[in-house]
Amino acid sequence: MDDTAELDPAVRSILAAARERAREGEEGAGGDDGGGEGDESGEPAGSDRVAVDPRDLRAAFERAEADDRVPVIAEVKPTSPTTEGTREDDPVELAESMVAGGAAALSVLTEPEHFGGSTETLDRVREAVDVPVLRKDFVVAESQLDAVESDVVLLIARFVGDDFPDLLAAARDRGFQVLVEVHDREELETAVDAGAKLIGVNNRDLAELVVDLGTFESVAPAVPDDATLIAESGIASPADVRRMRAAGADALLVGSAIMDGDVEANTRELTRAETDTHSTDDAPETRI
Ligand SMILES: O=P(O)(O)OC[C@@H](O)[C@@H](O)c1c[nH]c2ccccc12
Repeated sequence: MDDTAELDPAVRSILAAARERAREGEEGAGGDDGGGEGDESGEPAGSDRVAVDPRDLRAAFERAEADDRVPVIAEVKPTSPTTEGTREDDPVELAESMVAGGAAALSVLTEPEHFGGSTETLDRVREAVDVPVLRKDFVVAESQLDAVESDVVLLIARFVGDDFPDLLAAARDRGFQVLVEVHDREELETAVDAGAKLIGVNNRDLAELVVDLGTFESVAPAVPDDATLIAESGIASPADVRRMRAAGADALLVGSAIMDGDVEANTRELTRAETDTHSTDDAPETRI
């Protein structure tokens, strides 16, 4: 059915956990309300469909551009399989610092077991800021879409496979904007054929968890002009920002380099990469 055997063991474990949560969500929706036991993800068993009135992501990018800021989606990521330790700060404070540093939008991990995220955190962050918020999770089944409201949801082409058109429609029916993540030209073609308009190219290979900014550069030329294109992962310095922009990125998704150190200063340095001639490319705060 899929090729999970080729994935890094951490990613395989993440996917198995996502499928398990999806199954719990479906059982809950099946009538017999189990009371939500084992529900640490915060996904409400038997919940109704969500109906989102989303904050416009493209408009947020345009506002940033008009203000001479590089459009950056800053990611609240307490930990990850490739990060040492967990950042324990209040995610709402981190989110507010990112916005103060000029982030056009935010991304919040809701995956609980491997990224330290939760749907509750996303709710609190979205309440506290007025920029669009992306829900970052491993959505593989429709029931997961009803776990929490967000302005944008992520669908990872590699993991949704043949279910992609149905999941895209299910997400849009609920009002979500959908960011479709791809890693190569084949996945890009599938995404575009299914009508994806917000496309993220992940520089991190989920099979080996290694980052190569050349991934974006090789996939970007094949992205249709009318799509909004986001470079994801591994962007660590103002030079990396300029490199991704030169390759066609409308916006950037940055986690680790912003989470490591002074969140507001890190965000400001990256959002000003095209205007601030003094920005150094080896500031310790922006190194992964
Ligand atoms: O921390 P980084 O290298 O800046 O990466 C951020 C983001 O792109 C990364 O967290 C990510 C990209 N796609 C994902 C899918 C699921 C979980 C996480 C991700």
